[in-house]
Amino acid sequence: MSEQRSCVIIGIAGASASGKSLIAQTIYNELMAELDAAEIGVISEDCYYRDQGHLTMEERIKTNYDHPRALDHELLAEQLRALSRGEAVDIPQYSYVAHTRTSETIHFLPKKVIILEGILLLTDPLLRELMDASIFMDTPLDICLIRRLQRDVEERGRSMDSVLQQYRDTVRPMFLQFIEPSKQHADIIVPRGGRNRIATDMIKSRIRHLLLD
Ligand SMILES: Nc1ncnc2c1ncn2[C@@H]1O[C@H](COP(=O)(O)OP(=O)(O)O)[C@@H](O)[C@H]1O
Ligand SMILES: Nc1ccn([C@@H]2O[C@H](COP(=O)(O)O)[C@@H](O)[C@H]2O)c(=O)n1
Repeated sequence: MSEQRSCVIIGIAGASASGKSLIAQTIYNELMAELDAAEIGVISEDCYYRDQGHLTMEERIKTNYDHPRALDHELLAEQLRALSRGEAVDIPQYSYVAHTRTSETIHFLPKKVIILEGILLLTDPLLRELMDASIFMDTPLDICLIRRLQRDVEERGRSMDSVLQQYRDTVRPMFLQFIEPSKQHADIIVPRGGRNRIATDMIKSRIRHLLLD
């Protein structure tokens, strides 16, 4: 039997650079105008990458970050359950440059609406069980690669060669093995990425509807 929920949890999954953060941020900004700002929040699955402080940089670079075992979904599920019970949590913070958690955490207060975004969210039955609605960003992989290349070089301290090698070795194979098949669990499949206006409006309507339940 599922626990009683005091908040609406929306899960947004899809390939890396498919537009998950963009659509999550757009929904957040637009609903914030209707709800109290303190009543809605975004949580990124990336915060739950496992700590690798005990590994050398050489070892960290070899980690497969696109395999479900790289993420602490148990902690994410535990924190979502706590938020649903009305309890605050301390969310770990992650550095893509150091490939490990930072010493900081963010104190996150309970909200009416939580938008959760991340590549592997829909692969995990524990997390799917906690979601009130699930979305899959179905952006073509070549577009995702172009956007990831640009973003990782500009924002995540990577070289073009390292992004392409990681893409060939793990990002694309893991997408095909885990992420793409998880699309079957989505309630809504969003084509064309994070600027799909009709999809964004539909998700907002669903959230409003869930809030009235
Ligand atoms: N529809 C779009 N048009 C142009 N750029 C986009 C679009 N969607 C996302 N981007 C850009 O692509 C990059 C990856 O998008 P992001 O939302 O961070 O992806 P994800 O969270 O799925 O990894 C970002 O730099 C973002 O600004
Ligand atoms: N140290 C790390 C941790 C993760 N990644 C990559 O991040 C991608 C997921 O984040 P998005 O914002 O792109 O959804 C995932 O594909 C990992 O490969 C990394 O490169 N280094």
